[in-house]
Amino acid sequence: MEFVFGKKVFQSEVRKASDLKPVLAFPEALKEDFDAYYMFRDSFKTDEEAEIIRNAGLRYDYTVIPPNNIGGESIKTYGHYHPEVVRGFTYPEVYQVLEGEALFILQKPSNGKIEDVIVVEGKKWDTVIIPPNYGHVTINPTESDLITANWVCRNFSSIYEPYTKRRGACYYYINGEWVRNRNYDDAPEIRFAKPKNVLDVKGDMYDLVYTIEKLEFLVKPHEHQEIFENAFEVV
Ligand SMILES: O=P(O)(O)OC[C@H]1O[C@](O)(CO)[C@@H](O)[C@@H]1O
Repeated sequence: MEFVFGKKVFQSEVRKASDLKPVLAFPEALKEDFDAYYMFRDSFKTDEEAEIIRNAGLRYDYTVIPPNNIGGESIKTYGHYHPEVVRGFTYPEVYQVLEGEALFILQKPSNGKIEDVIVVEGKKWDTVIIPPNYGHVTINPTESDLITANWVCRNFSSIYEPYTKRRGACYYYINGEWVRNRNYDDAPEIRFAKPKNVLDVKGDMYDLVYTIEKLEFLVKPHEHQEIFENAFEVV
């Protein structure tokens, strides 16, 4: 898939449905492979903007998740954690829904258990913060394309192994219902939340490229804790 962004054209990385097998509720239900989602990592509209983004230590990604399901489980991203920036703080991230609707399931591990699970519903233009110490999965629960963008620090690699080990997040979204993943010994009840526009974004958050200091919390989360405290409204 191709993505024309400003003056630039980007080619996608593709995650196939078969790549998701280790984290699916019903891997045996996958009979014929298909493209699960398309990722355009490190996108920019002009070379000047690319330099601003790189100098800030950031990356802007664009992701397209067409509607689908595998055995009734809505199509989703693989799921990953981020490494620590400083002791006690992993790198955060900020998403924006550009088209469609998303469910973001965030989970916070502690001493081998999951201490907190938050499901955030994102609609067009909503910005959703993934706070430090949470892993995340994006789900497309609809019959339409889901397109998201995200800003994230460019200097780390995602950690997939805990999601692989437990076959996904601690809940699956199957036929419109949340179903506990029994590969976790126990998981807390889901806290459902709405995102708050804590960054005061108007329209497309790519435009933050011109006030990129507002994104410093992505590389120094320990200096911006107020952002994470105000990220959601639990409903
Ligand atoms: O790496 P995963 O779990 O397949 O998820 C992909 C998503 O994560 C990102 O890497 C950002 O965390 C995006 O490029 C994409 O939306």
